Amino acid sequence: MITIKVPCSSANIGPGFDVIGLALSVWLEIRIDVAQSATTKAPLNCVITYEGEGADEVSLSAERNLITRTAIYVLRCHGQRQFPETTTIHIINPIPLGRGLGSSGAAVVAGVVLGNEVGKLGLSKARMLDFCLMIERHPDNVAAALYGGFVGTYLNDLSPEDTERKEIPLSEVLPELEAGLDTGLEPPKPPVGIGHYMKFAWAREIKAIAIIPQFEVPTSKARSVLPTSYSRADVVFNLQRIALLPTALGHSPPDAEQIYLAMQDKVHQPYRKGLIPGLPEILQSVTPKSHPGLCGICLSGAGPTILALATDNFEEIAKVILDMFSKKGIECVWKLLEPAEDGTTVVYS
Ligand SMILES: Nc1ncnc2c1ncn2[C@@H]1O[C@H](COP(=O)(O)OP(=O)(O)O)[C@@H](O)[C@H]1O
Ligand SMILES: N[C@@H](CCOP(=O)(O)O)C(=O)O
Repeated sequence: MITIKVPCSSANIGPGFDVIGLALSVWLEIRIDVAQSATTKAPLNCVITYEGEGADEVSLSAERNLITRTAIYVLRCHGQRQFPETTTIHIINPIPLGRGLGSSGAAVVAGVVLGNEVGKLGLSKARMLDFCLMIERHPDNVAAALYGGFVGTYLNDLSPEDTERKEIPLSEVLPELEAGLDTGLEPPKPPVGIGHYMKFAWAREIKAIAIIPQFEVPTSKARSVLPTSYSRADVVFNLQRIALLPTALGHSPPDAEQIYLAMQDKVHQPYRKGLIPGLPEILQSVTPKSHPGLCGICLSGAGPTILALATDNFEEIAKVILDMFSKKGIECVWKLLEPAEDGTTVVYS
């Protein structure tokens, strides 16, 4: 059996929209067995079972499930049309869907690593990142999930021809999968070196409180409310803070006031407030002064989860935010998480 574990992630951390990612200690796990089966042939030779978050909404069809679809994309780029016969995949997913904790990023990373494993492709992590970026277009979640820890990411300036290749959405990368067909065509391969990452230090005292509202905000919707251009003042505001953020969060002992300031943002959070009742009040009223132990607070990814970074008083801080959401009629759960330094792991047993 092969077991692949991929951590969830919190993207942006305030000013680092589409740049910064933090892998956290909740893991998507997939268990894979490949064995000749006497039963009827499964589509794409793959049988999926699933437990955990999203069990009532995630497709168990290999042509539609994001994990297996991504794996098929990787396999077809290497001349393999389907999974080896018969591949059974059991998915255990504790990452809530559509909450800003990188469930889709983790699923995409799991799919790329799955394709690499069952196809015995021997891809490097850097090449796997290229495949991930063909599917999830912002690098912050997938780089954190693949490499682990607290990362800064960027996309390369590509040639016009490669830019065009990169911009093909997954539905067009594998159109035949939607219809359950196999045209025999090779999908477009990713350009080499689309994206890169760099790992930052993380002060060991800082933990992440995730307050997770019980409703979903699809990332695509949260991206559609963002403007296409920004004022110079807002861009400079974020640049000034993002220049400080990695150093502030890596410094031990942490300076809460500095971190709080370095986590302010004018590029995505203000525009997403319409999707998340109570967001501006929560971000403004929970500060290191009002709540000792707090270092900084932001929307996790595209939301609606709130990420509070703190060194102490975790329960009290969580409770204040739960109460503020509750006043808006929103129920939440909260988790105390730590950076997942190892990123994606593969174990053979
Ligand atoms: N474990 C999984 N298996 C299959 N599909 C998944 C899984 N996790 C997430 N997805 C897909 O990703 C979607 C959520 O993605 P997105 O809106 O980007 O939210 P998130 O912030 O959780 O990444 C789900 O609706 C589902 O289609
Ligand atoms: N930078 C992206 C991150 C989306 O993260 P997710 O966990 O909400 O999918 C964005 O802010 O749109």
